[in-house]
Parts: sequence; structure tokens; C-alpha cells
Amino acid sequence: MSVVIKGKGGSGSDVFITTPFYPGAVESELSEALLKVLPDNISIHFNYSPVHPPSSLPQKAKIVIAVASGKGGVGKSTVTANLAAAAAQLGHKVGVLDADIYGPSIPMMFGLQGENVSSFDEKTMEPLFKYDVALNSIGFLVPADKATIWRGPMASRALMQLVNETNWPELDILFVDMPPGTGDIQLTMSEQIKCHGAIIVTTPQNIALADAQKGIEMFQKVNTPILGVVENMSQFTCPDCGASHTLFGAGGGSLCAEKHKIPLLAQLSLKPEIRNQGDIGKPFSLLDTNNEYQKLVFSLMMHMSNQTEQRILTL
Ligand SMILES: Nc1ncnc2c1ncn2[C@@H]1O[C@H](COP(=O)(O)OP(=O)(O)OP(=O)(O)O)[C@@H](O)[C@H]1O
Repeated sequence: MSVVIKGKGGSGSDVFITTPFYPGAVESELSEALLKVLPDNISIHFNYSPVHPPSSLPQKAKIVIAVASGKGGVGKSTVTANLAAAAAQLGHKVGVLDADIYGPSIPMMFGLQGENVSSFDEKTMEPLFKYDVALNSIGFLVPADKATIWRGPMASRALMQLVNETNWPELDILFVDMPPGTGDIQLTMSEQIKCHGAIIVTTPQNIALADAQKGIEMFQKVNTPILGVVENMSQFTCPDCGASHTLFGAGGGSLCAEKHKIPLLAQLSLKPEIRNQGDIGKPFSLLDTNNEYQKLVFSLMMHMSNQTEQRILTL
């Protein structure tokens, strides 16, 4: 795949550049700047060649799972945090890489806001640990407001640093909390972090589902298997009368799963305690040993075992 940025004068010399960034990202990030300085008779051809860095992830983690959503605010980080804590409680060695460069929520959800990672050799980072989960996040490296102004290539570079320069311990599962959305940055990131599978978090209503579809298509583009859909905030049970309410509509997750022939992994409840626990930095799934998130871990393991039978046997 390639992108050509032409000087105004039409045909002339051609310059070829190979870049690891998805062409759309190159275009949006660079073309404006380039056009200002590009001589009229020069055309620059950007050829997209994804770098597959000698990522330390696959060696250190038996399974790497991306948690993604087509749009923000559907509960992706909440699901990641609860899932990771539940998996750790079940005895798995678990890590979370917060790849949500623009809005890292994992530090808050694990009660580690304001903490920084340390380094013994000034080259690599030691992950933080909480509730038996190894964690790294851009939020441990820079103040929250700084990363939000980074543009595509810079954000991708920061992410790859987190990926490649963290001294992850041996892990059974590494969950990667992806940035929301399906733009070029997300596509580049999805390609660069080599995940064994992705789960798509959505809420049940129609708009969210259209976004979930975009998320599924994004992972299909980079050949990452979709493990399934997680419908979050599916129903709310009134604590006073016990009646169940579908505040954001119903049935969307199963429709999405049917349409794409992928499993509906879970329909998670909307509970004020889930938000409260996220805010105080102790995932809800740690409070109750028989919860929906533990069932989701089992379900995920089961579907993952269909994808990578060999790998799961060692878990
Ligand atoms: N099942 C749930 N029940 C109650 N509150 C929830 C639930 N899931 C998420 N929330 C709340 O919804 C808000 C958004 O959740 P979260 O930050 O996890 O979404 P996100 O998709 O990761 O957002 P972003 O796109 O900003 O990263 C948070 O306040 C969270 O506590």
C-alpha cells in the first residue's frame, strides 16, 4: 500500500520512502508540512511496510489479547481492568498494557494515579504491580495532559516503547487496553502490537454497534482474530424492586455477533458499584469470587483455545 504526495508542478523526480505507518496516517500527519517545503517537481512515494519489531511481548506472554472498541466511553478500560483482576484471582499470571495513549484510565482503575515506573538500567522500565497484575501505561510516564496532544507517529512511538521496553514478567495473559476508535493511529497500533486475538467491547444500542463493526473490520485488516464481542451495560437490575431494565436497548451484541459469525462472549451488567470501584481503584471483580468477569475469563479461554489449542494447554 502506498501514498503519493506530489509537488504542484506535476511530473518530475520521484522520491521513495518506506514507512511503518499506515498510509492514511502518513498523509494526515505529514502532507501539510511536506507540501510547504516540497519543490514543485518532486513527488514523494510513501510505501507502507509494517515493522514487526522483535517485540518482547510474544515471548513474555503466552497470550496477548487486545481489548478494543469502535468508540470511546463504552467501558473498554473497565472491562480490561475487571477481566485482568478476575484472571489474576483465578491464578493466571496477568499483565495489562494500557495502550490508550490519549486517555489512559488504567492507573486510576488500579489506584495507581500519580505513580511512575522505575528503571534499573535507564533503558527499560519495570512494570508496576497491583492486585497481582503487572501494569504499564503512558500514564506512569508522562502527566495525563501531555500525551493527549501527541500526534499519530509520536503516539505510536510511545506505544512501541511501552511494548518493547517494559520488563514484563513471564505472563499467561497480557491484556492490551487499546485506544478507542478505528482511525489510522489505531490501525497502526493494532498492527504493531502482535495480539493473538481481540475482543470488541460495545454497548447494546445501534450507534455503538456500527462502531463495533468498524472495530471488527480494523482487526480483520491486520489479520488479528476476533475472539468475540463483549456487550457492556446490557442490563440494570433495580436494587429496590429487583426488576431488570435494558437502559441502552437490547439484543445488539448478539446481532453483531451473528452478523460477523463471532461469539458473544458476555453480556455484562450495568452496576453503580462497577463505576464506584473503578473510581476508587479496586476493580469490582475483586469483591465477589463468582462474578460475570470470571465467567468471561473462562469463556475467553475456551474461545482462545479454539484459536490456539497448543498454547492454551500450557495455561
Ligand atoms: N458495567 C458498568 N457499570 C457501571 N459503570 C460502568 C460500566 N462499565 C463502564 N462503566 C463506567 O463508564 C465510564 C466509562 O468507562 P471506561 O472508561 O471503562 O470506558 P472506555 O470505553 O475505556 O472509555 P475511553 O474511550 O475514554 O477509554 C466509567 O465511568 C466507568 O466506570
